[in-house]
Amino acid sequence: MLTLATTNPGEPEIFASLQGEGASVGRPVAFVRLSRCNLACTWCDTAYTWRFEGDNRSHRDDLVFERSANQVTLEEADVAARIMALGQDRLVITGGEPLLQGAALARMVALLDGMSIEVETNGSVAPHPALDSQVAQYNVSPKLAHSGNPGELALVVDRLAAWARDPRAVFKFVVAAPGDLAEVEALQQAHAIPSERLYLMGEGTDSATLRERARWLSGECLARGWRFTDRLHIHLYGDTRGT
Ligand SMILES: Nc1nc2[nH]cc(C(=O)O)c2c(=O)[nH]1
Ligand code: SF4
Ligand SMILES: [Mg+2]
Repeated sequence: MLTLATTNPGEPEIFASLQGEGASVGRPVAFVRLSRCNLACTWCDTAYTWRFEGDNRSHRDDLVFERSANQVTLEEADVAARIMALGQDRLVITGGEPLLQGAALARMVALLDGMSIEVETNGSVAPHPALDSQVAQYNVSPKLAHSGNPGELALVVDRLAAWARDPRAVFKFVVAAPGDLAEVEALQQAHAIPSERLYLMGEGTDSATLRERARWLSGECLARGWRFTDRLHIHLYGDTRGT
């Protein structure tokens, strides 16, 4: 069984869209969004995957989501059939933190015919081996201090080193202010992250914020040999579920 996020109560968040972030931006893909996260970023744009009644970890919107309306649990075969019905040749698995459900994901992915697999992860959880062998690309987004998570939860040293050694892992650091960059530099140095696999992305859930941050982030990327990624889906659709 897999616990997914919903677009509307009872409707799993499985949809086709263009990949909006990172190394595959612009590619038509299917998405599946899993519920639950082991972290709690104060600016999380998918708090409906984790901030349920009784979870008091802070979030800037202070919204509390009703669990029954925002989670749906389905059989692996049902999830796979809904994904294949979208007719895409690549699947992006996101969340929440999808690697928390690695064993069930491995069973689901094994049912997909001829699709390549991309996983969005916060980088703090090891992939289940049965899933790992089926993944083409990891988009690893380690959470910096401005996310509000305790460093020992968000930045797991051995895990980051393992991602850095894995050529399938592309790092995507969410940045809000120039002061966040010293932390990215320290992580790159500590784990020998190759610059061609290091992207900066502005934190923001509206076009105006992303544009403002893109202006200075682009210069910082140029100066350091790092890459930049926008959030295409925010410009196209705004901050909405199922896009
Ligand atoms: N179009 C689109 N691209 C995305 N790339 C990463 C996403 C995510 O929420 O993890 C995402 C998303 O939600 N939509
Ligand atoms: S790791 Fe991702 S899903 Fe989890 S709280 Fe942070 S931004 Fe949200
Ligand atoms: Mg998102």
